This record gives sequence, structure tokens and C-alpha cells, in this order.
Amino acid sequence: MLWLDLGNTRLKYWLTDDIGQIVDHDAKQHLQAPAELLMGLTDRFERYAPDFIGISSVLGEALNIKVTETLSRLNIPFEFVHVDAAHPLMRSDYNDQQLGCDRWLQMLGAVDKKKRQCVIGCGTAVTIDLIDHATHLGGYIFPSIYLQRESLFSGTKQITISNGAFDSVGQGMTTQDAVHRGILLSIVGAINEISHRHPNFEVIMTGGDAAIIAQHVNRPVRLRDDLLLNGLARYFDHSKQT
Ligand SMILES: Nc1ncnc2c1ncn2[C@@H]1O[C@H](COP(=O)(O)OP(=O)(O)OP(=O)(O)O)[C@@H](O)[C@H]1O
Ligand SMILES: CC(C)(CO)[C@@H](O)C(=O)NCCC(=O)O
Ligand SMILES: [K+]
Repeated sequence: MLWLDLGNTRLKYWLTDDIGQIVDHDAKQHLQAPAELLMGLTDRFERYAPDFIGISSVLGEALNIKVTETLSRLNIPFEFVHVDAAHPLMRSDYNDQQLGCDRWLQMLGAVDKKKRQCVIGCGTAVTIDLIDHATHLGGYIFPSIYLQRESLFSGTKQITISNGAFDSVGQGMTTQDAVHRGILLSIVGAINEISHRHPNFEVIMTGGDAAIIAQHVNRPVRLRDDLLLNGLARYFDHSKQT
């Protein structure tokens, strides 16, 4: 199988064998040209001769059409995930026309009907979602630490910070520190507040920035890097059976 995650910043792919083991995986910036990037990867994909391609995309109709055109040339069946708010593994009252499928798949990959869970995705946006015994209760969306820094940079004259490390939530004494620490605190503080309001929820974090953020969260955090892939496998396994 070939699994694709078309995110706002990066395209990720996983090639898995018959027993679900990952045989190849990569993540690449697509610079809003995912179809062109996929074209360059087709040789690699064809070498493994996957029998199916499952796709998560949050890129919108126009780019999805281009991706469809590119994938059609491979002569391998493929399918885009559609959010199903009444999925047997997890129901949701969130507006299913709006819920991002990466966000939904991360939850589907994590959901456990015996638990209360808080699933946090740390990509281009940070998403925080609450799930109570396999019912999605809704959530929050924040700009990532990098998007927040870019917005300060572009919206002010005196803040010219465009790089540096996000490594502390203590107050800063320089612009550099105040910016990085303020931004990191906005996300860490929100997570701490949400987990304070929902004390019995297991906190699960995934995505490129999860480790940076998790360090400062004052609750035990389970870091997982397989949630979206697991969600894709669960989604297509179920759709094959029905
Ligand atoms: N402006 C930036 N400068 C440096 N690194 C960035 C910037 N924007 C994003 N990143 C990196 O991108 C990664 C984002 O995490 P992740 O891989 O989960 O999401 P993504 O692939 O970028 O987002 P999406 O899935 O929405 O495309 C992080 O590792 C972060 O360090
Ligand atoms: C929130 C992001 C950007 C996270 O990648 C994506 O899931 C998305 O575009 N969602 C649509 C908005 C929503 O989930 O309500
Ligand atoms: K947008």
C-alpha cells in the first residue's frame, strides 16, 4: 500500500508491505505544488508496485484535482479520505463539511473507546481535540509557533525576528526571547489550561513540533508519530469491509 498525507507544508508518504510494516517513508516540502512533487516520486512508488493508494489531503479542491491527474497515470487504484462523522470507531458532532481530514484521521488513529483522550496535532496549525469514549467533543485550532512568528514579523516594524529557538516559556528580556517564549507559552499555556479543565483525559501529541511543545506541558504526554498513518489504515480497512 501507498499512503499519502498532503498537508499545508509537507507531503508525507509511507509504503507498507502486506503485513503493514513500513518499507519506505519520507516527508518533503511541496511549496504548493504537490502534484509536481508526486510526479518526481512516481519511479520510487512504482518500484514497490503498491496495489492501493490511500490519501489524506487538506489542500482543497483545485490541488486535489491536480494530484488526481498525476496519480491516474500510475494505474493503481486510489482514494481520498472523506470525513465520516458517524464512523463506527468515533462519532463527532463537529461540522463534518469543515473538519480537516488530517485532524480527523489523527483522532481515528488514536481513538480508544475505553478512554478519554486529548489529541494534539503539531503541524502547520496546532489542533487540540477532545474525545470522550470515542465521541469527539470538538476542539481548537492555533497557528503553529512558526506561523505565529511570521505574523509578528510581517505585522510589526520593530520585530525583525525570523529565526531562533523555541526553548523556554520564562519571561524574556530581549525581543528575541520575548517573541519565542511568548509564542511557545501561547500553545503550552493553552494545553495546560485545557488539560486542567479535562483532568481525566490522556494527552497524546503528534506532528513535527510535538517534542518541542511537550517538554513544557505540565502533564504526562504520550508522543506518537504514527497516528495519521494508523488512522488511514483503520479508515481503509473499514471501507474495504463495507
Ligand atoms: N517557518 C518554519 N521554519 C522552520 N521550520 C518550520 C517552519 N514551518 C514549519 N516548520 C517545521 O515543519 C514541521 C511541522 O510539523 P509537521 O511535519 O507535523 O507538519 P507539516 O508537515 O509542516 O505540516 P502539515 O502536515 O500541515 O503540512 C515542524 O517540524 C517544524 O519544525
Ligand atoms: C487545521 C488544519 C490546517 C491542520 O492541518 C487542517 O486540519 C484544516 O485545514 N482543517 C480545516 C478546518 C477544521 O478542521 O475545522
Ligand atoms: K486558508
